[in-house]
Amino acid sequence: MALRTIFRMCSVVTGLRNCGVPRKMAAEKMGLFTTHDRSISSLDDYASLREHFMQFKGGSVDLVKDNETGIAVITLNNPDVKNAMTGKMMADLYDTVGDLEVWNAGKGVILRGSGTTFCSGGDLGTVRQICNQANGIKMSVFMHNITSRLLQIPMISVATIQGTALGGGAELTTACDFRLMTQGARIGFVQIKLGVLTGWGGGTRLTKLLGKSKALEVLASGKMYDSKEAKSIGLINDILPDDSDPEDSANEWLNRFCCWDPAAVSYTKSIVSVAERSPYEHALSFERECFSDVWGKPVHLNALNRNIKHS
Ligand SMILES: CCC(=O)SCCNC(=O)CCNC(=O)[C@H](O)C(C)(C)COP(=O)(O)OP(=O)(O)OC[C@H]1O[C@@H](n2cnc3c(N)ncnc32)[C@H](O)[C@@H]1OP(=O)(O)O
Repeated sequence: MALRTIFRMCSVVTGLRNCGVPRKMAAEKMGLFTTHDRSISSLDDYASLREHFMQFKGGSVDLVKDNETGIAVITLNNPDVKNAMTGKMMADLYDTVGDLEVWNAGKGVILRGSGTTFCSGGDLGTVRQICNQANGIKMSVFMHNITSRLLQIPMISVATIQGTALGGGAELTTACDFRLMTQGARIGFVQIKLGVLTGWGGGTRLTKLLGKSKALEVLASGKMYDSKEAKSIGLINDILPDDSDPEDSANEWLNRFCCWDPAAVSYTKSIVSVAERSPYEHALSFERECFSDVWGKPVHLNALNRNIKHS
């Protein structure tokens, strides 16, 4: 079995979901668990969490995969409440990430909201029903698993932000490699204004993205950023015209990266992903493994025979 397939099955990144290895042990080795997470004690607990959150109904997370382009679109779909995330949508997103992890043709992922907005965070209906510490921990553990796996998936991902990305919605954008924002859109990590914190891992990812000082400013102010300000602090990568179709723009954005051989694309993402969170020697060893799996293979030999000039 090709190394790449094994990586995908083991979720390169998480080693948590589809491997036969004890997932908790793997997760601890990777430093994914905090003290609180220790309440999660067996391999089946994510499945139990999925069942638990399924009961908080409303909305859906829809996945469309294009086997020809290798680009998938995830849509957060709860338009009556600005695509707020119900428990059921969290469970759907868990399933969606699992589906993508074993999609061999996959090269790119677009995360978007239905209609003209991105996501207004946690659905307040769900939030009211789980508003105690035990349930908060459950949600956090579940969403940490989902967002970490989404970020580390061996495909290049982009969130397209229209309308508003608020609270948990802003956190979800940090589970993608890139963020695009329409000119009139706004993004805000407003949790502090509600007396809560980033429960879906957005604080940690934002700090990796922006560095300590800027991340602290964004999180501790609870400020809403327009597209220009968001670009100036490095929170987003590009601004799209308001009249553009964000999905088309995201496809165009991804096509620059997803036009290459699927193995090269997914290994490139995995190399960067592992390098970001591993000691240097470990990352080099991983990079070597990936390299050895493509070197001298038909795609490489064909390219050599074409005598390509890089102008
Ligand atoms: C996990 C931690 C977190 O996510 S903390 C953040 C939680 N989210 C919030 O507090 C969102 C509060 N909502 C807002 O600020 C505004 O509704 C935003 C999203 C800016 C949209 O404003 P605007 O375009 O004027 O629409 P609107 O207020 O009329 O909203 C339409 C209907 O949607 C609802 N809605 C909105 N957000 C949520 C949400 N997170 N959960 C549940 N419902 C939500 C609004 O209440 C409104 O409903 P209705 O039409 O009044 O029945």
